[in-house]
Amino acid sequence: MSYFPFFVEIGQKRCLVVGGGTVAFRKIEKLLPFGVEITVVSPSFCAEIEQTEGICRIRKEFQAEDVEDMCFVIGATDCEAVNARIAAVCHAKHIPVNIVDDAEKCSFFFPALVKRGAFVAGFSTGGASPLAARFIREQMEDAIPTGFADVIDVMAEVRGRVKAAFADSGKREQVLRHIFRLALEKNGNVSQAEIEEIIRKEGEQ
Ligand SMILES: C[C@@]1(CC(=O)O)C2=NC(=C\c3[nH]c(c(CCC(=O)O)c3CC(=O)O)Cc3[nH]c(c(CC(=O)O)c3CCC(=O)O)/C=C3\N/C(=C\2)[C@@H](CCC(=O)O)[C@]3(C)CC(=O)O)/[C@H]1CCC(=O)O
Ligand SMILES: NC(=O)c1ccc[n+]([C@@H]2O[C@H](COP(=O)([O-])OP(=O)(O)OC[C@H]3O[C@@H](n4cnc5c(N)ncnc54)[C@H](O)[C@@H]3O)[C@@H](O)[C@H]2O)c1
Repeated sequence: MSYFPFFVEIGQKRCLVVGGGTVAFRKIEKLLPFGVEITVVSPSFCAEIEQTEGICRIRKEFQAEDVEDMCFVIGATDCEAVNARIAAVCHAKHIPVNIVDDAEKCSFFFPALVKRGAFVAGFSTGGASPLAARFIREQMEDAIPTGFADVIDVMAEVRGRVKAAFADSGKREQVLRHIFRLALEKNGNVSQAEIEEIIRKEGEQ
């Protein structure tokens, strides 16, 4: 079964992670760059979670009321029964839930993730083989051009200007392609003067 990759805004949303082990940490590490507010509930925490700044740690066993006001929940304990209970509580309340020891109880999966600034790619096998998803992610890490986060920043910055300067959509695309090629060549180190020059020359053609 394949799953659709919605790209969802989770900044400032509340997320509950149940369990304080290494798998929980791997999920937390993935989420933090996206600005989510994380609460971890567990009787014990691994050293990495203990040392992670900007998350809320609550040292106790999971209780159903912990999911109140949570936007999504991750069940990452080593106890199948506890994970099953987390899934049941969340399904009953229509809260999206990820259960790390049981793909069938998940309403969403974590992808193998590549992030370069605003550019994000996620790879999934629909739970068939996380190992295979990781393999492809590792290949893609190497395939992404150096400075790609800066390239994306350049494009974000010029997009509005190009839209305002060129009424014709075909021409706009041509100008954006031109700037993109230059930004890629220069690993994102493009000056305002170089951009102005492209816009001016394209405007004359
Ligand atoms: C992609 C990645 C993202 C991440 O974790 O953030 C991820 N698992 C990763 C690694 C990994 N996980 C496991 C191994 C051992 C080898 C193997 O089993 O293949 C390895 C390999 C390794 O460690 O490198 C074991 C495992 N995983 C799950 C189960 C339970 C089950 O299948 O029911 C078990 C058995 C546990 C046991 O035996 O006790 C379940 C899930 N793991 C998923 C995601 C979701 C489906 C993703 C998809 O395929 O679409 C899903 C369904 C739920 C979820 O966790 O979201 C991350 C790679 C990140 C990267 O390197 O980029
Ligand atoms: N999805 C994945 O990618 C993936 C990968 C490998 C393993 N796993 C599975 O993930 C699970 C967790 O693995 P781990 O290595 O992090 O285990 P771990 O033993 O390091 O951590 C488990 C944590 O759960 C906590 N816990 C136990 N009972 C609890 C309760 N009632 N309430 C709150 N917290 C509780 C423990 O205190 C501990 O902090 C295992 O079941 C493993 O099979 C999933």
